[in-house]
Amino acid sequence: MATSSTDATATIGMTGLAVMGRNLARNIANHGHTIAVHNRTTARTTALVEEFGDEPTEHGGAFVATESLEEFVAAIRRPRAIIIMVKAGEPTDAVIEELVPLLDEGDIVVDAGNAHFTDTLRRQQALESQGLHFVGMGVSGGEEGALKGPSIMVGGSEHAFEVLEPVVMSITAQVDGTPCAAHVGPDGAGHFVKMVHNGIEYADMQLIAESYDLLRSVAGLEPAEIADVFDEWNAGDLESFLIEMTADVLRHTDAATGKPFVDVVRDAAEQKGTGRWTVQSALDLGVPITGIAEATFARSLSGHTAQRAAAQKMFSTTTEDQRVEVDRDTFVDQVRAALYAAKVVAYAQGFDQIAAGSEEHGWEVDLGETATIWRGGCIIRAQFLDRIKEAYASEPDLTTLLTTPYFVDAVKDGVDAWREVVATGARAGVPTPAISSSLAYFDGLRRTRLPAALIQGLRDNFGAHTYERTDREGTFHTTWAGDRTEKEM
Ligand SMILES: NC(=O)C1=CN([C@@H]2O[C@H](COP(=O)(O)OP(=O)(O)OC[C@H]3O[C@@H](n4cnc5c(N)ncnc54)[C@H](OP(=O)(O)O)[C@@H]3O)[C@@H](O)[C@H]2O)C=CC1
Ligand SMILES: O=C(CO)[C@H](O)[C@H](O)COP(=O)(O)O
Repeated sequence: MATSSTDATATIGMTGLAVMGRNLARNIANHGHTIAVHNRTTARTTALVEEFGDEPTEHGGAFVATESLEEFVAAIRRPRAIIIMVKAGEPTDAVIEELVPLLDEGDIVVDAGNAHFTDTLRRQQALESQGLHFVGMGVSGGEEGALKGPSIMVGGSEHAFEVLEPVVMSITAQVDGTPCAAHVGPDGAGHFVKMVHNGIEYADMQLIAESYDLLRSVAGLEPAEIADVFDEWNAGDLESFLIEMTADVLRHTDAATGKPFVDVVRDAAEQKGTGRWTVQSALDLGVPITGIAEATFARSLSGHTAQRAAAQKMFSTTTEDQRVEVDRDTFVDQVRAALYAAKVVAYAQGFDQIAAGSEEHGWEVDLGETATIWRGGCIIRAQFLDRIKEAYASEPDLTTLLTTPYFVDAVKDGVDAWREVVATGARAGVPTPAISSSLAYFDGLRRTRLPAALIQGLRDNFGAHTYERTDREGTFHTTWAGDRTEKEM
């Protein structure tokens, strides 16, 4: 077995060996590194080494299995680099609290879980004051990505990144010879970028789910037929991990009932928090990420069982109610165009949020590099990210992705279909919150005049909140309750 005694032989350590930690540890060991492994419940450590202990030896790596945190820390060469891969939130704080007294000045603690970036800022300050380095490292790719090559978003000091770089670059995914990992910025930058990645993941999945619902409910396609449609889409501009996986899930049959798998799963989507955090942060930053927000609220709505049951009783619909006379092939193509255009909007909004967060915190996140490292390894990996990478390469200070030539053409080509799909969904009573809110966002951006002028008038009327004029500088108030003269404030 590729284990050794607990002298300081390991170049790195991993505590937290559940789904992600165990595969990330295997990935590290399989790339020739000796890694000390630890888990609160020792059974996970034992299982990892029993099952995969021989795997790293082929590559020159090894696991050093440890039971206690003391033993774990002692097994790692100084200055130590320790990755924590446990449940986000209080469990991460609990591990840090136990770990820190065992460490020495200059050691590097890496939180690779899905931490909230404000927790990362807090932890970084606390550990720095104790002479330790703290790195918030976003990792995406799920169970398989962790093993075969995830996308990695590192936030921390230059020094900490330099120490971690050989391991990080050896285990990450590669696209066209370019690693899907980068030092995205200091302190909370890595977890912020990972949070927005997950927000986009929510939007991507909601857009896919709405497209499936339209094809099934409006056009009457069966899940296996929709799987074929997604396979076709995956051969074009929409090529991505999630589109490919959608075909796989839709084609799957439940062994117990013989029904399509998608028909036996309870229709309430869960969430661990990263989508909600993305929306909360966007509200604080004032960035309209409508696609991500609608996707997050759609998950909440799906779980509101009591309200859904009450509404179903009062306003019931039948399968027939939702059928609209459409030409099947035309509709499939319209839904594809709507999905693509709405996806462009969701990504444009996500990148806007990263730009705003980076500005707010002084992180200097490189948006082109962000697109580059999301091209492989992560859940939102997609051919389309090449276009985003190119857009930022030709114009690093781009105001919005929507105005780059490639996306302008895509949106112009698809906009009629997009409107038709939203209108058809509305007529049929099939909800399309993400597809339709993206269209509203697009229309909102391109309008010369928005009704926001009326809102300003109302605010000034009821609360003397003042307004600006289109024809001259200054701040004004109309004496609505008096003689209606206008005063310059
Ligand atoms: N699953 C995924 O696809 C992805 C997950 N992530 C993030 O990676 C991290 C790990 O995720 P995942 O592998 O799914 O595992 P979980 O989020 O389910 O966490 C389980 C791990 O946390 C440990 N743990 C929980 N509470 C404590 C505690 N108080 N003290 C010490 N250890 C504790 C568990 O130890 P024990 O065995 O003793 O219970 C176990 O090792 C999370 O932050 C998650 O958000 C990131 C990307 C993708
Ligand atoms: O981080 C991830 C991938 O990058 C996880 O898959 C993500 O946390 C899943 O989130 P949720 O449970 O909220 O759908």
